[in-house]
Parts: sequence; C-alpha cells; structure tokens
Amino acid sequence: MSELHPVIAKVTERIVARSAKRRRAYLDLIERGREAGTNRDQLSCGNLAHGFAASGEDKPAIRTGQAMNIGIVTAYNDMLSAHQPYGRYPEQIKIAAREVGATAQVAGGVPAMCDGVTQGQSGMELSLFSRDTIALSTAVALSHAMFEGVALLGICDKIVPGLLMGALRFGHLPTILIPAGPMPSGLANKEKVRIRQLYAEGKVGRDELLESESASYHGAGTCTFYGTANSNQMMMEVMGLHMPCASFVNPGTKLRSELTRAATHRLTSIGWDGDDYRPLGHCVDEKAIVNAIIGLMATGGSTNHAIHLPAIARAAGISIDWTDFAEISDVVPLLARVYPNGSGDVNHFHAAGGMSFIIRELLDNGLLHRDILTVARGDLTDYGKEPVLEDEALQWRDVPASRDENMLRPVSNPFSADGGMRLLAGNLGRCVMKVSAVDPALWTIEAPAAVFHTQDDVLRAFKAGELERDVVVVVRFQGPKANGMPELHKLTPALGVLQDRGFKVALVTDGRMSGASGKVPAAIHLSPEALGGGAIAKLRDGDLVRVCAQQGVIEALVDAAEWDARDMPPAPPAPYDTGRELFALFRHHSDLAEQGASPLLAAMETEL
Ligand SMILES: O=C(O)[C@H](O)[C@@H](O)[C@H](O)[C@H](O)COP(=O)(O)O
Ligand code: SF4
Repeated sequence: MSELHPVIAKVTERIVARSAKRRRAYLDLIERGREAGTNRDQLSCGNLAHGFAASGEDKPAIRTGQAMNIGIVTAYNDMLSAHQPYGRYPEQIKIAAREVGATAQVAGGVPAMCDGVTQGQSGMELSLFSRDTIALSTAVALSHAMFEGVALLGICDKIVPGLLMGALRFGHLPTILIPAGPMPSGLANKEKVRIRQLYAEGKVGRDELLESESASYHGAGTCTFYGTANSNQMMMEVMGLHMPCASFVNPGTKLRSELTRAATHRLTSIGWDGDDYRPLGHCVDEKAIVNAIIGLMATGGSTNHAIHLPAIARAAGISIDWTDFAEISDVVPLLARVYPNGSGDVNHFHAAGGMSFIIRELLDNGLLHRDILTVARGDLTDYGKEPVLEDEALQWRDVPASRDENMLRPVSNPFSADGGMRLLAGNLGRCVMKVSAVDPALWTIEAPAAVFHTQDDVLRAFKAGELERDVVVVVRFQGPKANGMPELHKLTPALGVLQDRGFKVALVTDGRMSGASGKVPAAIHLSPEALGGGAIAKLRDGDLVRVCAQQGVIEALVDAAEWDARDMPPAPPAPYDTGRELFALFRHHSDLAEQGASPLLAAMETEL
C-alpha cells in the first residue's frame, strides 16, 4: 500500500488553501441548514399538510415525522435512453424506504437534455446552461424542506453536474446518486464511425446511416461510449456518491434493482438522527474533487468535466483550475481504453473489472485519496470491489486483476504514463485537449488556419473540397457568452476523413466537443472566448497556428506587432429561436470555461 503521491498531496493542499474562506462559509451554511434551515422541523402545520396531502399509505409516517422522508429529485424523461428507466424508480424507492420504516416522495423533477438528440442542432446551444437550469430546479425541489435525505436520479452529461450544484446548496442533507446503468452493447462503435465517415463522403445514403445509428443506440440505458455521461458515473464512484461500483450494471437486471434497493436502505442509515451522519456537503470536499480529477485522467474521461467539475466544486465552496488538472494529469497513468479511446465500450470495461479494478489499483499505488467520506459504510476502500448477486443476495467481491488488458491495465503497465487530458496555453489563451484518443504522432499540429463562425460553414467548406490540406480549423464565437458553448461533435466525421486522407488536421475552438469525440486533435474551451475580445477573434485565414499537446502550447505564429495591431471582427448575431433567446440572461452572466462557465456562481459568491 503506497503513500499518497506527493503531487496529489501538493495539489490538494493548494486547493484547500485557495478555497479556505469560501469553504468555511459553505460549511457554516450547511451547519445552519442542519440546525434551523430547510428541514421539516421548521414547517407549519399548513406547510406539512400540503406536503403529505397526496402521500397515501405513507401519510401517517410522514405526519409523525419519526423517520427519514427521502426527497427524490428525478431527471426522468423518454428523450434520454439513459434516463428512460427512471420512470419506475420512484415506486421502487418508496417500497424500499418502507422496508426500513422510512418514506420517500418525489420532491421535484428536473429537465434533462439528450446531447445526442440535439448534437449539431440549435438545441445544443441550450445544452450547457441546461446544467444550471437543473441546478435551479433541484433547489426548487428541495426547498420544500420536507426531507431528511435526498436521492438524485440522473446520469447524463449536464444532469449529474446540475443535480450536484443544486443539491450541494442543501449540503446538510445526506444524499446518494442512484444510477440506472448502460444499455447492452449494440453495433460496434468503430463500425458506427465507419458508416458516418462514408456518409460524410457521400458514399452511403441516409437510410444506411440511420440503420447504423439505430443499431448503435438501440434500447434503454446509457449510451455505451465513454463520453460525459459515463465519465459522470466514474466520478460518482471515485467521489463515493454511488453505492460501490453500481454505475455500469445494466438496467432491467435483478442486480440493478437490488442496488437501487440497497442505495435507498443505505441513505436511511446516514441521516442526522443516526450515529453515522454523512451530509453531502461533507462528502464533497477537496479530496473528493481531486479524486474526480484523478479519475478523469486515469480513464480518459470527458473534456466537459474541465468545465463541470469547477462548477460543482464552487457549489461546495471549493476552487479548482486547469493547472490543477494538468499537474494531476502529469502523474496519473492512463489505465483504461474505452471507446473513443479504444474499441471496447463501458459494458466491456465493466466486464474487465471496471471501476472496482481502477479504484483499487489507484488506491494501492497512492494515486487516490482513500480517506474520504463516502455514502458507503467505510471509506473509498469499499469501492475497490464489484457488486454481484450470490444466492440472490447482494455482495461485493474483489477484482484481483484486469480480465482484459486490451482495455484495462494495472498501474505497473499503463497505456500511458500520464493522463488523458492536457492544458495548452499561449497567445491564443488557455484551453484543454483530450489526448487519450489521439495518435501521439498527431499531438503537435502546425498548419495554416481556416477560420469559421459556425460548424455548418466548416461542413460546407469540407463538402466543397476547400479543406483538402494540412489545416487548423478554427471555429469561434462558440463560447458560453456567444451562443451557450455548444459541442461541435458534428465536425468529427469530416475532420476524421481529412485525417484519414493523411492531412495534418486540428480543431481550435472556444466551444466544446463531445466527451465521445476522439481521434482528431481538438484544442477546446479556449478562454477568453471570442465574444468580448478573446485572442481567437484576431485569427485570420492563412495564419500559421501551432497546437502542441507535448509542450502544452497553443499559439498564432504571427508577427507580434501585426498581431497587436489587429482589430476584432464584429460578433455574429445573438442566437434567436429554439428558445435560445430565453437563455440570454445566462449567456450574459456566464463565467469563463475554466471557472465552470456558469451564470449562477459568481453572484452567489459575491454574497458571501
Ligand atoms: O459529451 C458527450 O458525451 C456527448 O455530448 C454525448 O452525450 C452525445 O450524445 C454525443 O453526441 C454522442 O455521440 P454521437 O453524437 O457520436 O452519437
Ligand atoms: S449519453 Fe448522451 S446521447 Fe446517450 S442518453 Fe445520455 S445524453 Fe443522450
């Protein structure tokens, strides 16, 4: 058992010191919440009567107030295949709660956007701020103050970050996230990508493409690529906010329903009336946040968490930045290759040993904080085991070795000595690049820029044959203040075709990519963004741009005097349709990507 790695210890101490004032204010807030804030003791008879009026068989128990009443915040809808199973969860949770003398009520629902449905559409420009809308909706749900525990039902991209941002403001409440699991594997991801590239080249038609996509996304459960949703699941494990290694058990199985039941029972054991009080605000501390960064690096997780994790951390009074990510990336080895970082999907990853193996390996090698307050009985050690049913009973067993070293490896033999995400900085600003899915021969690209203001313009240029060369494709005015910072994942097939034709291709943008984006080097989240004067706005067609993940550099190779003398181009018109105009308030108040790109947090912090 190794000592904690000195760099991880150093980064953690730096975060603790940087966060001290706000974290103290946060801990005071949740202390007040426990003593005199949002809980049932403060409600009048009228409040209570309204609260349990429709609670049926649970009414007597809720009325007496002698046992935990669990507030369920659910992100159920039929748009996200990952969330579709949640339709039946409230009833399951209510039954499980009654088994231990507790009760449960749906405190409220939150919206959930499927980034797969909106990818490449106007709706994608609502995606990032749907996270903050979820945070607000979670606060509305929990503000009923009828609860002594919280069950959060959410899996996908912006949903887990939004649920946590909202629930953390009620951090005096013990809280557990209950996952629903991945859909069974469908069409292999590599075949999906092959058909997409053929379609981008005009070599197959829409019917064949739809057939391929439907064979890939074919049922209930989370999509099986390692994108932002499944990176959320990984983070909840290394932060200890799920039942141990519950993430990647398929929906509709006995093991899945037993894990939901166990989560409900466990939640009733960590309330303030017992002797094992585990409030969310104490579970999500600096060490848990550092564990999440480590997990991203060790598994090649989604770049979106370079934005969401700072926002989640700030909701708990903790401040992190991309330098923290970069220093942790330098010392955390890449232990998993899950599509798009490899060929297997999360089902194969789980079968190979999954999170249980990853966590035990990292713990044994001093690469995770073990001593965090989890929702399980112990510390993070509990998460180095996988859940199984033995004689119909839920058990956790060791995973002594990877069952498939093509996708899951020990620290002694990693895929890469350092993590899957890099910080790049230079005269264009600061940005991140996911390298775990990029051929190392392509980690440095130096080529003339082709500058665009929309991804559709890029695709038009591609179809017109204007990009058949070494090129740095620049797509700007895609930042949070400009248009809500959409994912530009629709560019992946076309840029992949150019790369496969042997051209040196990179993407540079103040926007985002999907966590499922892969093989094309993409320098993303460039801050400051173009709108408001970020340097990316100065770039012109033909400028030589250097993107280098080895040295962590991104720069325009333009004469300094000329560069300084350049004007900024006029900004494109503000987005206006698909409800985007309703989010203007959020765009106007958004923070930098590195701070979480949230319109909610700065205002909250100024009131401290
Ligand atoms: O960050 C992510 O993981 C993506 O937003 C993902 O949730 C989205 O659904 C992708 O668009 C899926 O990939 P395809 O678009 O390739 O199906
Ligand atoms: S993983 Fe992405 S595409 Fe799949 S259900 Fe979740 S949001 Fe939608």
